[in-house]
Amino acid sequence: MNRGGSSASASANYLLCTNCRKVLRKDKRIRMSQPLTRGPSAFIPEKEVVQANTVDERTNFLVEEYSTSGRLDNITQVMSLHTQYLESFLRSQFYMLRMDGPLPLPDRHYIAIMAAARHQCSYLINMHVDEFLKTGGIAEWLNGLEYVPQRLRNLNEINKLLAHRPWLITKEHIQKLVKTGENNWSLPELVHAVVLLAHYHALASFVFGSGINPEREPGISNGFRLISVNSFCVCDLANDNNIDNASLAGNNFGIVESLGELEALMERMKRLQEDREDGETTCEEMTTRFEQEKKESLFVVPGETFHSFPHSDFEDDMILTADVSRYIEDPGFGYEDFARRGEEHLPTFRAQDYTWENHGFSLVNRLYSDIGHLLDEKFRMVYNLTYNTMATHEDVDTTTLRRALFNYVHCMFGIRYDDYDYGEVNQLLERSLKVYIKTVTCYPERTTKRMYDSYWRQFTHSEKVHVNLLLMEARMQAELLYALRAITRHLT
Ligand SMILES: CC(C)C[C@H](N)C(=O)O
Repeated sequence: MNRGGSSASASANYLLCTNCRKVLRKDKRIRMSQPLTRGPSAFIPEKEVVQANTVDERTNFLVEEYSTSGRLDNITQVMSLHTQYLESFLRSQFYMLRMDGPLPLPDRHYIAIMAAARHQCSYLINMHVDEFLKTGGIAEWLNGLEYVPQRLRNLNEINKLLAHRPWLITKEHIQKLVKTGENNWSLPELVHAVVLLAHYHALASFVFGSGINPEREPGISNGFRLISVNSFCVCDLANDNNIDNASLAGNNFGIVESLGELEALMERMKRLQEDREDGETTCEEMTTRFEQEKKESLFVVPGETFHSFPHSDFEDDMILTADVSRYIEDPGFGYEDFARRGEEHLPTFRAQDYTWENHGFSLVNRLYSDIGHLLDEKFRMVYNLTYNTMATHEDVDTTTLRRALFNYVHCMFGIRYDDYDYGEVNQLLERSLKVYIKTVTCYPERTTKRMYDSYWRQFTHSEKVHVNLLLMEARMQAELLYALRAITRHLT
């Protein structure tokens, strides 16, 4: 109670680390921490990314063709570890930002800023502040939501729900946006906005999940750039204090043991594949397994320490978001475990009733031509992407593992595939990996290097980036499914 007063007065001058909540800087102009590694990512040694880039002509070509900024930014560099995917990603991003479409160019960038602000992602905010100005946006809008037209401001609610609890989006939200007299949104405009919001929420997951460093060159933002709050504090270097140690305890072993782990994981994958061929599990059993996994995801807590801050007490988040919060309202609103909603128990989203392939895709495509194809291509690409490797092993069928990653994300959003056995998630994803997945997907701003390092110690960085691509796209698809279902309901 009393803490409120002192924290509030402190909030003007202090900024806390997203991870350990230590004070990072006292003055807005001074950055106290340096990124842990130079290069595009704080998690990946520079030479691993750079080596890949220099041999890759294709990446350079793609940047020339599809990059909006015209340069090889840090996201692109890290993603270029997976060139095939990078192409789908850049093409769809270029389409939603630059090609003919329902929304004016500067508005698209402003919407990207609003989306990134939900996760305090200063990297993306800075990037789109530059682009907003370059495409003729009105500088005054960068003072915050109060300075933008009401119509744009009205997106705040759907931005918030989409980012943190998309299952709450109803056709009433859609109705409100399309039927508010002079400030109304046409459906094509709304679909364009929703696609942008989902894309940038998901991209924020990628940025934090891969430890993307701030860009080196200054932009053109005329003082509207934010000091990077998503840089990494020294706490990440220490092996202590910051994360729920119990969550990671199962994985705190040496290299030798983790080698054994890799073999054990591969053994489990093989067994699951064989079982699938002969065993039939009953429908009830399958339902139970989903419910169980959904419930258990509740106890996968990214950094218990954060939860020791009472939920009603948001000063700490306020301090953190001081610069960023002008682009959003209700900064304290966050992910709430789907499974926790006990009594009111929201029905599970049965993926069969509203699939991307049969429903989402055609609706999107109808209202905002061609984006459906581009997104579809990207989802397929990431879902099927494989090199048939597991760390140093080759010729491995990794389908079960990749599917478990994708479906676990959907499970945390309450989406269930009734032909999928969620027992597989439990057998294949160890606890430290679940902590990482949940953090990156639901609270990306809390991701730490230690979380990134603590799972799959034998795997390459490129494989961990691959994991991030799966998480990002699964999240984007989950958001779209909920939003598009609400639009369909509004239409029928
Ligand atoms: C995420 C990784 C397990 C993917 C694996 N290296 C593959 O090529 O399929």
